[in-house]
Amino acid sequence: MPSPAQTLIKPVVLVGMMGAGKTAIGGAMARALGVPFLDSDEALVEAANCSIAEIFERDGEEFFRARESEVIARLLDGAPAVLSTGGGAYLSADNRAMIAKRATTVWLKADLALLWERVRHKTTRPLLRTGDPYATLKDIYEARTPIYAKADLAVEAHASYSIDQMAARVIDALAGANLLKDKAS
Ligand SMILES: Nc1ncnc2c1ncn2[C@@H]1O[C@H](COP(=O)(O)OP(=O)(O)O)[C@@H](O)[C@H]1O
Ligand SMILES: O=C(O)C1=C[C@@H](OP(=O)(O)O)[C@@H](O)[C@H](O)C1
Ligand SMILES: [Mg+2]
Repeated sequence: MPSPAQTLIKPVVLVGMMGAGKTAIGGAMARALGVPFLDSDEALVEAANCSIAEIFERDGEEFFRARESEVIARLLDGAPAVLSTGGGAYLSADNRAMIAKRATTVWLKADLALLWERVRHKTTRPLLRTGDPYATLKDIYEARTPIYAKADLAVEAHASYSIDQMAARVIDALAGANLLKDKAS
């Protein structure tokens, strides 16, 4: 995608369901804006030297959530960047308060059918390792939707939008909310 003449005035945190595209779109946004791309899952995997699924299996979800909060706090400490969170990070009121102090939050809002299409063939998401992963995804989707709605901005994802088109839509939403500045300044 073309690089806009503008960049971030403060960090942007992408939130939303697994499969919404936080990791993929966050990377494309960061490239376009000329800022670092950070991903809390990737940082956790690097620190633990094992996969998210292995952390869940070995240490449990509670341990994962505690490390996830620490990592997000650390990653928000630097210069403005795009930070993609794991889908469960925004559920914690403490995390929401910490993020709200430092960043703008954008909810990547995808419908259940699109999410299912994206995650159904992947085995990397431990929460979906159940007897009926579609029913689990639906339950999580319904429980979390009102919480994601607390984000500052929401951008709808559709199957027809490419990763770069979605990145451009999020950047447009940030520009519309006066959250960008000229790259030169
Ligand atoms: N238009 C699109 N927007 C976002 N992700 C897409 C798109 N098309 C395909 N994908 C793929 O969907 C999958 C889910 O995206 P991912 O970035 O891992 O989501 P999340 O981090 O929100 O769980 C990835 O494999 C990504 O490459
Ligand atoms: O929704 C969740 O609770 C989770 C989402 C995953 O990240 P993505 O949303 O990037 O898939 C990962 O953090 C972990 O499997 C838990
Ligand atoms: Mg991700």
